[in-house]
Amino acid sequence: MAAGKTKVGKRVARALGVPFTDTDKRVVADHGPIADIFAEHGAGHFRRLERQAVIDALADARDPGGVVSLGGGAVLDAATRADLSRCSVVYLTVAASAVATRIGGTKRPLLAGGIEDWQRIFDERRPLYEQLASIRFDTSTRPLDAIAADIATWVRGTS
Ligand SMILES: Nc1ncnc2c1ncn2[C@@H]1O[C@H](COP(=O)(O)OP(=O)(O)O)[C@@H](O)[C@H]1O
Ligand SMILES: O=C(O)C1=C[C@@H](OP(=O)(O)O)[C@@H](O)[C@H](O)C1
Ligand SMILES: [Mg+2]
Repeated sequence: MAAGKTKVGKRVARALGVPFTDTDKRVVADHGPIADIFAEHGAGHFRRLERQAVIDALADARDPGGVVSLGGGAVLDAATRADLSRCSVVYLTVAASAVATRIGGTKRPLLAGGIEDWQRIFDERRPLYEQLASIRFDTSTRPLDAIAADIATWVRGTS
């Protein structure tokens, strides 16, 4: 959460001239605000909706190619991890010191406790992120456009 997946992903897609999908935005478009889904139906229900959004987004992006930004917890789903093992996965990292300003006023239901929640959740998931990453870029200090340009250069080099 707050690593820049949504913002950077959109810019990478623009740089590459390919479609962009954010799985959270798909869930919201179909089912309403994420905070409401968590509050009314629970985390498990959100994860099921998120899984379907991932399936749809990856199918759309398969041919002729596209950029998909996932929610930070999408990797908790084993089937999603299996899907991602067949994709080019860019892992965006961010230092805790940079996160604090990014999550002020956040609507993310899992960050109600602020940076301490962020750190705990990141520590729990970190092995999954590292296992799935094809490459990693840090977003802590550089502008969004510069990070996106570096990722687009990497993508071009892989195809
Ligand atoms: N490299 C960056 N520099 C400054 N602010 C950033 C950077 N990357 C992300 N942000 C800010 O952090 C917040 C979270 O970004 P977002 O793309 O929603 O992250 P994610 O999708 O990983 O949760 C946004 O307000 C965004 O503008
Ligand atoms: O890490 C998580 O469990 C979540 C991350 C959020 O997406 P971002 O990582 O894009 O903030 C969003 O899917 C939801 O609030 C849950
Ligand atoms: Mg996002």
